Amino acid sequence: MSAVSEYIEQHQQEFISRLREAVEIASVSGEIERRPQVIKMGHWLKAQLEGLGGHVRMIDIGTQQLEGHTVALPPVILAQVGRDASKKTITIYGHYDVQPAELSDGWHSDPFQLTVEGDVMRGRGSTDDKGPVVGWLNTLSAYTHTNTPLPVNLKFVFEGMEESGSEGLDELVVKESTGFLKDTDAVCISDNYWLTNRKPALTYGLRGVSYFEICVKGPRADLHSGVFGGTVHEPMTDVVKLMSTLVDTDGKITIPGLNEMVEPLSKEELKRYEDMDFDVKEYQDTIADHPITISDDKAKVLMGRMRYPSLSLHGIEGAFSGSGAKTVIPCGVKGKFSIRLVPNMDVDKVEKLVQKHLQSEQKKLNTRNVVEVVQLSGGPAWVADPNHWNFLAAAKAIKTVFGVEPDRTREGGSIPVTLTFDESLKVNVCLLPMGRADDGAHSTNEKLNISNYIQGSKVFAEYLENIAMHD
Ligand SMILES: C[C@H](N)C(=O)N[C@@H](Cc1c[nH]cn1)C(=O)O
Ligand SMILES: [Zn+2]
Ligand SMILES: [Zn+2]
Repeated sequence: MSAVSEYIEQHQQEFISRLREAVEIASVSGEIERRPQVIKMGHWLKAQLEGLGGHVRMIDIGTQQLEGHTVALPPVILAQVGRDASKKTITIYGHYDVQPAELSDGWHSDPFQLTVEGDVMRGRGSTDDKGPVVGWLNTLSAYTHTNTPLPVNLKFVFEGMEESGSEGLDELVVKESTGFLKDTDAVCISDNYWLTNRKPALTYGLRGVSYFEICVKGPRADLHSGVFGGTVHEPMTDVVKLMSTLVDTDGKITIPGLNEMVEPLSKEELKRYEDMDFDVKEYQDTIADHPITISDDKAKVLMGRMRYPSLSLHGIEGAFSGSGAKTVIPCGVKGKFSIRLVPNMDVDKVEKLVQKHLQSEQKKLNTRNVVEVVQLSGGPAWVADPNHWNFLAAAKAIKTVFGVEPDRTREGGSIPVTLTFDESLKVNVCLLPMGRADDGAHSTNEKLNISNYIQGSKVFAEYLENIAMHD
C-alpha cells in the first residue's frame, strides 16, 4: 500500500471528524433563512483548503431573487494546489450545499449532526456531496502529511448552489475557461452513486433537468371552505387537475411531443442494458418493503433511469399539509414538477411543449383563477467517452483499491455544470462516485458508509497517480 493510502487508512477518525464539522453547517441552498449557513460552509472549505496548502479565491457570483427578496449567491471556491508545468492539471468539481432536511420529515436524529453506527455515517450531505468533497480534502491532507509530491496539479471548483439549479456557475466556468481553468487536462466529479451496493461504478452520462412551477392565484387570503366552498374556483383543484395531466401512473409522460424527442433504441444498446450486472429485486429492496418498480424487467428498469426521460411531481407550495383536518381553501398554490431530460431533448423546446400543453389544459378547466407556468431552471443531458484515459485512470484506481472492475453507468440524476465543463474546456469529464446505491441522497436518513468514504479517498489518490503515469 502506498504511503498516501496508508495515511488515509490510519486517519479514519480524523476524517470522520472533518465530515462531522461539514455536516453541522446546515448549508441548504434552497432556503432563504439558511443562506448564511451556505456562505459559512464556503468559508469553512476555504480555511480547510488553505490549511492544506491551497491558493484559494472566493468568487462573488452576484445575487438572486428568492421568495421576493434579493439574496447573495454563495461564493464559488476556486482553489489551486501545485503549478508544475510538467504535470497534468486535473480540475475537481463538487458542491457544498445540500438539500433541505427536517427532523419532522422522518429523520431518526438531527439531520445536521453526523451519527456513526458501525460502518454507517448518517447526516444531510454525507453522500451528496459533502462526503466526496471532504474526501478530496482527506486525499490532499494525506499527500501533505506524508510529504508525497502531488502527481498532478489540482484545481478545485466548489459551488454552493448545485441543489438549486447551479445559478451563476455556468457563466463563471465559461469565463474561467480562458483564465483559471485554461490548462485543465481533464475534469473529475464525485457527486453521484454506485448502481448497486456491491460494486463501484464509473459514470459517463447524466440526465438533464428542467424544473417547473404551476402558480395558481385565487382569492386574496385563505378562505373557510364551509363559507366559500362551492362559490369560488379553488386554486388547489386547478393545480391538482393540471398536474394530473403531465404523467401517467406507469411513468409515461403525457405532454404531447416530449417522448418523440428521444433517440430510438438500437438492438446493441438494449443488449448493453440486458448484460449489466443489476438485480431488480435487490434494487427494490434498497428502497421499499414491497415491490414498487414500474417493471420487473431489468433492462426496462435500467433504461427508465438512464436513457429515458421522466417526470416527477414534487409538491404543492401553499397547500395545507399538516396533521389534523384544517378546513381551508388555500388562496394561492404552486405545483412543482421536474422533467429529467435525455440526449436530443432541447431545454427550450421542452419548455415550449410544457407551456403549450398546460395552456391547452388550463382552457379545459374554465377557471377564473390566474394561472402561470414558470421554468425555474433547465439544463440538458450529458454523455462522455468512457474509454478516454481519464476514465481508464479511474477504472485502474478502483481495481487497485477494491479489486474489481467498476460498473459503467449513466446516472439518472443531474449535475448541470458537467456539460459546461465538457463544452467550454473541451476536455473529458469523468464521474467517479463515492457512495452506494442505498445512500438515500435527497431522502431522509441520508448516509455514507465509512468504508466507501475511506476507500473512496484512496481511489482519488490512486486516480491522480494513474493520471500522472499516462503520457
Ligand atoms: C446527482 C447530484 N448529486 C444531484 O443530486 N443533483 C441534483 C441537481 C438538481 C437539483 N435541482 C436541480 N438540479 C438532482 O439531480 O436533483
Ligand atoms: Zn450532488
Ligand atoms: Zn443532490
